[in-house]
Amino acid sequence: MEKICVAVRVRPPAPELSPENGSSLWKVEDNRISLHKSLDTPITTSSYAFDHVFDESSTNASVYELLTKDIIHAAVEGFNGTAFAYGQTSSGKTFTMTGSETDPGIIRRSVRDVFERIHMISDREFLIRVSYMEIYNEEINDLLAVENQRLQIHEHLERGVFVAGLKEEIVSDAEQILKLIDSGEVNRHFGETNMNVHSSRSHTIFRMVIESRGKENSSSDAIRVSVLNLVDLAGSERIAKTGAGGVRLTEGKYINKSLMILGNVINKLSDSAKLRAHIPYRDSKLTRILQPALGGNAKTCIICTIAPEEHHIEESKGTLQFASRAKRITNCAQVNEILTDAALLKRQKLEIEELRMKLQGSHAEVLEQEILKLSNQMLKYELECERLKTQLEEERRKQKEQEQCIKEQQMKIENLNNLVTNSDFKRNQSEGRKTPDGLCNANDSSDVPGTPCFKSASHSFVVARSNYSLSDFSPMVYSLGDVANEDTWMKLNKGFVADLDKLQFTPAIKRQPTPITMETTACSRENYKEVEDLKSQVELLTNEKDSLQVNFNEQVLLNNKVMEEMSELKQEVLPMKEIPKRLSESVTSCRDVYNDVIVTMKSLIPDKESPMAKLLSGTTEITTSLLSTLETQFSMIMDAQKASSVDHPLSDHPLSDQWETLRVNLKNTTTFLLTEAQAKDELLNCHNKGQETAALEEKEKLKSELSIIKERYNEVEKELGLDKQLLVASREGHKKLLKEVQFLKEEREAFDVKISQSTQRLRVIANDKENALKDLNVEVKRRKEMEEEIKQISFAFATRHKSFVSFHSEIKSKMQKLTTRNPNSS
Ligand SMILES: Nc1ncnc2c1ncn2[C@@H]1O[C@H](COP(=O)(O)OP(=O)(O)OP(=O)(O)O)[C@@H](O)[C@H]1O
Repeated sequence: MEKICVAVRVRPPAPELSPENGSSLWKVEDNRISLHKSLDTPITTSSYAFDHVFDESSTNASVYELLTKDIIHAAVEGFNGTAFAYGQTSSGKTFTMTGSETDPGIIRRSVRDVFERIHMISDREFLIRVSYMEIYNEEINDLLAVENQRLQIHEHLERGVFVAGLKEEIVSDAEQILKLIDSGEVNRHFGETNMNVHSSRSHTIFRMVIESRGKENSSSDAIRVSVLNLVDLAGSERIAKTGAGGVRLTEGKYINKSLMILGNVINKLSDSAKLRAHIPYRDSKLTRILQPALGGNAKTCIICTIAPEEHHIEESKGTLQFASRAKRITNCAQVNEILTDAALLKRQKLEIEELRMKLQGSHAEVLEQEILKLSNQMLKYELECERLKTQLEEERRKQKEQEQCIKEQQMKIENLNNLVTNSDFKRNQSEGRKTPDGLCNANDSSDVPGTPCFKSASHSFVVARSNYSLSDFSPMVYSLGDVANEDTWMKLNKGFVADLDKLQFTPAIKRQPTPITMETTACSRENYKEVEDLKSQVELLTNEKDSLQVNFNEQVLLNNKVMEEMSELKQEVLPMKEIPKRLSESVTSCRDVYNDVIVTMKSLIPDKESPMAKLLSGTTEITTSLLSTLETQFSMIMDAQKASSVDHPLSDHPLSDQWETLRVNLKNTTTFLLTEAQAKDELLNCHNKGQETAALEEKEKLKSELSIIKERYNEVEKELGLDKQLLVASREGHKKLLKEVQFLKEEREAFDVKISQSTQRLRVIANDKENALKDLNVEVKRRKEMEEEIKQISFAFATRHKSFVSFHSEIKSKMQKLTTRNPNSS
């Protein structure tokens, strides 16, 4: 998708107009044109920007170079192209498109350029066809063949919109075309109006159809066909201005109407795609022919011409608005190719080759990795498959075993049936060898061969049956194992052997298959127990996990609390850190005061060699050094605080001692000075009575100075005392804080350890739980299988029991019969 290229060209002022009126109000700066008032101030609402703006001094050569050249070159490459000039009458459209002898217009320059371009392309051969038509009063006339008038527009699936019957001349060079154009120009409708002595009264379309195909291996290459339209529109005009009447008026109406439709098409196309409804291409012949150039498959440029004169301002503004809208239109140009089958095949082959190259190139590594990943996955699936196969085999084997077991059971049942069937025969045969209870004697070696009887059963199975009474009790299903294969029974019941003696006391479940419960088999009981164990284990683990989770949450909360407390403490510590600074400031001010005091004191002692003066200077030295030490200490503390967030241990500094020494020194000095002053006073009183007045004055002065010093000293002392207290308090607070911080740190570390332990335990528990669940699942599955097996066996036993019971009742009835028949035998 590409936007239509739009340019504006300002015609030079007409020479016949007065210079005043002819001076241009349109100012061109780069690609912007704006309307200026006479005083050279731009009118902001009338400023427009386009792809190119050509001022009055521009030439057709520059217009062609900047605006049209690319489109012409693209047309040679196979793209459709259109260039047209739009503007009011006399604004310079024809001048731009056709040009003059000295400055040929776009059409002539295009023709020459096309051939120059063709000559540069050596691997293709070209066929150029040209046609020249005009739309005059909404009728299409052939300018190359006068007889071709009122031509019709048709639409074809492959050719698109075309003018039927339009003469197309095949040309071989530029000169030939230029001659044809000249001959066409003669047939064109021009007319004289008030505005233009040589006014175009029709829209003209010069068309070049450029066909090309590759020279080598031409059979397999596509044919390119492009259409190049170079259009010189008739200019819009105001009837009042042109002074048209009659034919000119009619022409003007048609011109205006078709230009209005062109404007509508441009308006619609410039709307956003969403708002775009129907584009009225069919409303005029001009828009129909230009359809591919407006929002279709073509590269298009429009040159809008304006007249610079003041009385054309309105028309010029209209033209610029048209140009602005046209700027928003997008086309979708593509190379037009006609592909033969061979060309298609060749192209596809090339595409495949290209894809293969791409595959081998940049994507190779990625693909290799992908393949590796896939083969790994495949391997994994294969292994999984193998595992499943083995599992399946195992299952099958188990199933076979069970089937075998069932078969054996069935055989036993069959044997039992046979036993029942043969019992009569056996009884008849061995009537003389009956046991007292009427049953066959298992130890009798003269037993009829082939009769299963109980002979085959082992002693452990067939136990004392003398008290067995079938009429009252029915044996439990699992107790019927006495007649089954011993091994199978052992296997199925995990070693459980029934004692038939106890069968008598089993509650009767007459002729009903025993329902399967967990208690029916020892095996099931074991499984059940196991499952229950696992369940309780899981429950326990879950409880433990929950309690740990609660613990963990509590610890996290506690930890957060501790962190908060720590940050609060840190906040509290902040103002304490200010104390050394404040103390340092106090020391500085003390030193200042002290210096003042000393200066005053020194002034009171005239004799510099007196012991008092010496004492004073000694004390001063000591005090000054103490004060400087204090200052140094404080600044050190402050530096340490800055360097580290950990509080500097104030307690390590012997500050308080120094404070004390300083205080004592100051006090001594002051007391000494006061005593001296008093002594001096007394001396003055005794020896200088003559100079009483002057001395009194001096004395008063000194006294007041002394009292000031005293006051200041007291203040300093107070301040020092306060500072000392503050220092002690801060030291204690600091110690406390340090302890608390340490404690919190330890607590936090302990919490951290606990948390990590809990997390680990949680992890272990989660694993245990997962494993337990897995075991549980396996167990549940196993249990289900067992239940299924038991069901089958129970069913078999129930059937056998049924037949066994009927067998017994049969025997019993037969025995009764026998007893009745032969009462003496019992
Ligand atoms: N850029 C230019 N340089 C010199 N002269 C120009 C220029 N543009 C136009 N003219 C002159 O202005 C006059 C009107 O120009 P032209 O005929 O090209 O206008 P038009 O827009 O085609 O008018 P119409 O629509 O009436 O055909 C002509 O005499 C032409 O030579």
